[in-house]
Amino acid sequence: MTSFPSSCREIISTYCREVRLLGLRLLGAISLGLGLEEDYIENVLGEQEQHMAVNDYPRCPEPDLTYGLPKHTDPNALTILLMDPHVSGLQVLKNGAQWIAVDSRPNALVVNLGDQLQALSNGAYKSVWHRAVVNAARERLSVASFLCPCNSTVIGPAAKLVGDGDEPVYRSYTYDEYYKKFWSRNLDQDHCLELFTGQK
Ligand SMILES: O=C(O)CCC(=O)C(=O)O
Ligand SMILES: [Fe+2]
Repeated sequence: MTSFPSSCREIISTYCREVRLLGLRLLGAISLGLGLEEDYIENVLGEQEQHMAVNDYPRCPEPDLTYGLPKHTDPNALTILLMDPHVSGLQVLKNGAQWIAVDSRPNALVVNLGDQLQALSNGAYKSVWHRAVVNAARERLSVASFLCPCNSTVIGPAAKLVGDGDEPVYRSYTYDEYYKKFWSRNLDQDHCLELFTGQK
């Protein structure tokens, strides 16, 4: 950031701060929606990290032969995507079978639930499979802000969401363990959380 012009630095830090506040509000609403205390998820995630990726997808002469980003879920808790207002490219998988284009809309953000919310909610919320396609005519940009648990945080299904006498769908693990496993595999392999079910 230090090499950016100061006006740009200011805009980016304001954006990061605001996106974080929005993310925390959303986590509060998701907690309440699950019947948990409003600050439940925020407390579990601990001192959250925030990462930003600026994705630049150049024009591609043969877009049918490749992806900008292959199919994946996000390993973190919540992702807030600022989309290119002029060029679409994000697709989400519906019912495991159909890719749906998410067209960009002015002044709209896209929010993706990541793997950690699927685990914390004991599978009630699903982390969405998504991918980015490219096109021959226009370059595309997207800015992804990832809210991540801190590395040492222990993640596991909220006890309140596991039925009496039931086993939790996922075992507990540290985010560090999950993150390392996630990046040791190909993005488009089976859902990484499958490796954390039951006592596996
Ligand atoms: O470019 C997009 O629309 C998607 C980006 C994305 O999925 C990611 O950075 O994880
Ligand atoms: Fe993603």
